[in-house]
Amino acid sequence: MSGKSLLLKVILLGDGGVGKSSLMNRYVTDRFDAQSFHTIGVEFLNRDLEVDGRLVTLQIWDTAGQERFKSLRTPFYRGADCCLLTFAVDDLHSFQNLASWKKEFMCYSDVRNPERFPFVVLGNKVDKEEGKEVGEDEARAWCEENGCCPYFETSAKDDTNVGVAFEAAVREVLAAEDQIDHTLLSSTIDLHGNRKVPCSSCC
Ligand SMILES: Nc1nc2c(ncn2[C@@H]2O[C@H](COP(=O)(O)OP(=O)(O)OP(=O)(O)O)[C@@H](O)[C@H]2O)c(=O)[nH]1
Repeated sequence: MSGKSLLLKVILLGDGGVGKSSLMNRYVTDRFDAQSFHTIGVEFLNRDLEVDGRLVTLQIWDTAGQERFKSLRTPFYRGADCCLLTFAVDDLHSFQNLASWKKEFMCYSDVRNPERFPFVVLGNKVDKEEGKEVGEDEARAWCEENGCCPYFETSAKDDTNVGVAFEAAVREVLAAEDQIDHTLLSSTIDLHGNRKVPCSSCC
């Protein structure tokens, strides 16, 4: 096992209220707050873990899902090693919006190889069995069609699959490791940085 920790940046995207902050807080602090507030801009937390003998510092960036905060969140997409597209299984609209979240990420990130960039999809609030609007098969089919695998049904409330999903994200990054320079995270973020690929049509 290598003694040096690998710094990986993963970013949670998805509609407001689907549970992005709750997933991050569950994973890092093992707490769940039924009365959480909307995120404004972005927040991040770190957690150290070991995956397949590799020491990893996972830097989890939680973004504001509400449309009005778009300009505050998009500058932070750069340097992400993995994107966790999140919806709530009791909210069909949040599932239908996954494609536009993926598009927004690709538009504002600095991904060098779009075909190989790792996405993980989380269908959160699976504890709400009665109000479920998105089935597992339907979600998996979307993931297959859109090259966004693997898929996990999660519950930040019950701690279902939360650790498994973040560890899967790390594995996805490690699998694509030769494509990525993990030392890219800088201490400052250029809010006016030029995107590598001009994006006139989507954002
Ligand atoms: N039942 C249930 N409720 C959840 C779960 N995850 C989050 N919630 C609740 O859903 C609400 C919104 O959760 P947040 O984590 O703030 O959602 P968010 O995606 O970060 O929202 P924005 O910051 O607006 O983008 C809160 O009341 C949470 O307690 C879950 O797994 N199950």
